[in-house]
Amino acid sequence: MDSTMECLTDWMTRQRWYAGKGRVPNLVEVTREQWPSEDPDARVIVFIVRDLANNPPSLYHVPVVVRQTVPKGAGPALIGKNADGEYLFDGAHDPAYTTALLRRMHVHRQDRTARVHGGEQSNTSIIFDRGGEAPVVAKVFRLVHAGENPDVTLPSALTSRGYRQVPRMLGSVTGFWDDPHEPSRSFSGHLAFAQEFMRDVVDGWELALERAAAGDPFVAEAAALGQVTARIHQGLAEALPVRPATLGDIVGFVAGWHQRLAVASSDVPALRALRPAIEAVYDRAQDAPWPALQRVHGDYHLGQVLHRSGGEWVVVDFEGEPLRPLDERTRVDSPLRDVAGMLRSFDYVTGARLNTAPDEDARAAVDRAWSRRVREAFLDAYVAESGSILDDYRALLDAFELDKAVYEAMYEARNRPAWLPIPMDAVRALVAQVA
Ligand SMILES: Nc1ncnc2c1ncn2[C@@H]1O[C@H](COP(=O)(O)OP(=O)(O)O)[C@@H](O)[C@H]1O
Ligand SMILES: O=P(O)(O)O[C@H]1O[C@H](CO)[C@@H](O[C@H]2O[C@H](CO)[C@@H](O)[C@H](O)[C@H]2O)[C@H](O)[C@H]1O
Repeated sequence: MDSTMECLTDWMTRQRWYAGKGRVPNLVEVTREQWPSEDPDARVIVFIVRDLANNPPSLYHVPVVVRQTVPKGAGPALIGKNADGEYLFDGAHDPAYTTALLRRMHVHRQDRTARVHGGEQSNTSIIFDRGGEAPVVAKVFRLVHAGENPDVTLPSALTSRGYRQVPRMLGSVTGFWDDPHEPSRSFSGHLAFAQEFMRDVVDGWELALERAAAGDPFVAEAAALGQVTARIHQGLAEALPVRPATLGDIVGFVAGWHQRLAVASSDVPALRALRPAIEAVYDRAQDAPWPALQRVHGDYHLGQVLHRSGGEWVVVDFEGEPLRPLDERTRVDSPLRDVAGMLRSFDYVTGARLNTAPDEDARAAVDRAWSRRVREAFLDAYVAESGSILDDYRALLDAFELDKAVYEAMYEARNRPAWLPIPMDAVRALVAQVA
């Protein structure tokens, strides 16, 4: 293995965005591109590497800055030293790369200060700030897929039509590579994008938890969110393909729910006994009316919506559920998937409060009807704005909610077992309500 890949191997295992947790990467270089650098002491090299430790192998995007010396204060960004004695730095933390990145996207504000977004993230976001000017955020994708990344195409489509319910898109970078297994084809995919960084925002999950704890009904915010959700769906339907759901589509969706349930039931024993009742809800939805299919957000929950100090909501992170294959996430889908996702998120607020209550008195004090009222406000506003008759699609919405709760049970069992009761209670309530 060449010395650059050796350096990256050790360093990648320690990165939050490395998806092969617990495994040692087995890296091969797929492509490298040298970008113009304004710093004469630095070379900016953008690598795409394949991790053979994953099955199927995954592609990672790794921008690196190469220097002869270690600049003062740059130690924490050091990846390692190559066989030529040169130092490799994590591009996201090096001004030579961050400047080149903005230039590449034609965002000519190179004299801004750049800092890496501190939150838990599966990609790397870099925030560019300067005095009173509107800040910019560049999101550097880490896992790379051939084809469009919906996190670029969907907000770009909305921005180009003047929709202000997403941060304004400013530009993107595409990478190109070959695959030795398919020598007759070449591939391309999004590597990064830049958009307006929203200041003075709080994410919907934090806000809802805080408001619920304070006894605030949150119905005005939920109604505003229902309206924004309908506008986003409207915008995506205007800009991108829409078509009626065919019998083949419907059978495909239902098969997908059954498949996800089968996987979840092997992870979560408590789901097994409920499986026949859940399947009955899915089968009922197969014969129910279906609204037209269109592009949707795909992973819609309170953590994906930002509340501005003026009261408006903006929607971020259109990548869809990262565990689903990209080709599924770039197809037309049902807007009810997003509606159901947000309904589950309202239920999570009450669930999280009950789950973290220190004793029985605190549990008894939780207002269990909070989520129901918020849910109604959201749905009423969604219907009013979209004109969609959700009552006609009740059976389908139940099935999408149930599918999301089943997914959540699997997600919680794997990641936060103490939270498993939240989706499990929802699964029981949903099957009981339908029975
Ligand atoms: N344009 C933006 N303005 C302000 N904050 C943002 C913006 N985009 C994302 N964020 C914040 O950064 C967090 C992580 O972004 P996200 O797109 O969800 O990254 P990832 O897909 O890597 O997890 C979001 O939850 C949100 O709080
Ligand atoms: O934000 P991600 O795309 O990584 O989504 C994953 O993690 C979410 C948790 O952060 C998880 O969401 C679940 O918990 C949320 C509260 O923490 C709640 O608001 C969501 O409704 C609930 O689904 C999401 O399912 C998972 O894919």
